[in-house]
Amino acid sequence: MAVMNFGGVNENVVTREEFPLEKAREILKNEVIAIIGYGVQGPGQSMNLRDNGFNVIVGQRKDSKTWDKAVADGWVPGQTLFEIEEACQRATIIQYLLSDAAQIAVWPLVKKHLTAGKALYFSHGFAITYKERTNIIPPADVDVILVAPKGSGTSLRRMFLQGRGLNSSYAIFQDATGHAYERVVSLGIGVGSGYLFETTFQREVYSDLTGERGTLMGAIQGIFAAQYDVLRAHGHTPSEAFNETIEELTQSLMPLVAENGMDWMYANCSTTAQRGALDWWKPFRDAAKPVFEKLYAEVACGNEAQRSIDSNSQTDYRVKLEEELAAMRNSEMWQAGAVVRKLRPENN
Ligand SMILES: NC(=O)C1=CN([C@@H]2O[C@H](COP(=O)(O)OP(=O)(O)OC[C@H]3O[C@@H](n4cnc5c(N)ncnc54)[C@H](O)[C@@H]3O)[C@@H](O)[C@H]2O)C=CC1
Ligand SMILES: CC(=O)[C@](C)(O)C(=O)O
Ligand SMILES: [Mg+2]
Ligand SMILES: [Mg+2]
Repeated sequence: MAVMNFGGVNENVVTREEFPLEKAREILKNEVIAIIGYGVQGPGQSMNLRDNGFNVIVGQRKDSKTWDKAVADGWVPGQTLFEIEEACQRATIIQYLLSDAAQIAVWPLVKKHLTAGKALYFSHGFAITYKERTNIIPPADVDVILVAPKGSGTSLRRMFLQGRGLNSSYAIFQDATGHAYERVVSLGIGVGSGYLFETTFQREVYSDLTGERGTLMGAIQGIFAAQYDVLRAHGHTPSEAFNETIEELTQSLMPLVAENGMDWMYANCSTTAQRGALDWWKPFRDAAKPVFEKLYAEVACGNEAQRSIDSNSQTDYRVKLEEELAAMRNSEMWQAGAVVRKLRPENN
């Protein structure tokens, strides 16, 4: 583990250089890793582990679309693909990658197979941090560890295939065997993390829920919609409003931010833009901050977790989510976006 200085604050990180894949393979050579659930993280993590040379099996409900997807991805029923219970029984490491709500329903079955010395792995601090609400309380004689890729399982797989790596955080909640650290870091490297930074289950879930409701997903859609609506209300056309709100951001400016930071993006824009943006980012911060404070409080008191458990435990939760996504897709802003995307020369 290396100590690195992040803008003046020292943190523990694990890199591939100091913890190479061969070392991870050696540490886990006698382990059977079962990926439970084949939704978004399941495919990414299981296929990366398999391609990296680990012993990995998948546990998934039969007669489901995702069982068929697992077969299509090369998992063989009876050899590397099993019903959830059989996979848990065969595993020494159980990677619990059902949706957070489904983890609650399936827990009694998983718990039955958590015998002494096994490891229980999560990609979210949710189940453990909100244990009063989830009732997920692991036995004392198993390791309880976390590797949380900081991005979609789809990106985890894509970046692996491109020879890149998505960063993950890691945490240890319970070290029953004395080997939790080497297990968690080996798994983190195995699933294709670029590097791993240290956290706790609680800090992971609080920051994750804040981030996805905030700048990563919720706030960004909100701020896009606000600017788009104002431009439209003042007579700008949909294509102009969409280009000036989103297309320029994703295609031109965000790649510059990703490459070298915000000041670099600013520096590559006009001095007119720089003057205005350097003035206006502060009122936007001040307007948004109370909303972020409220959001964090809702996360920390468990209200956000409860809301997600309640709605995603309904039998028709997928249909309802899809209805809301369709409403977003069918809004004028994103319909304009669909046309703008088609007009990208590379899409012709
Ligand atoms: N989606 C993502 O990319 C990310 C997810 N995570 C975390 O990883 C974990 C897995 O998340 P996702 O891959 O998004 O899950 P998901 O929502 O895609 O579901 C995973 C699997 O759960 C199965 N499932 C759902 N309800 C079930 C039930 N009642 N019984 C049995 N199986 C059931 C589905 O068939 C699916 O195969 C969660 O803890 C999530 O917070 C962390 C980082 C990113
Ligand atoms: C992709 C990711 O890390 C999220 C947004 O936190 C999630 O899917 O839960
Ligand atoms: Mg996340
Ligand atoms: Mg999340």
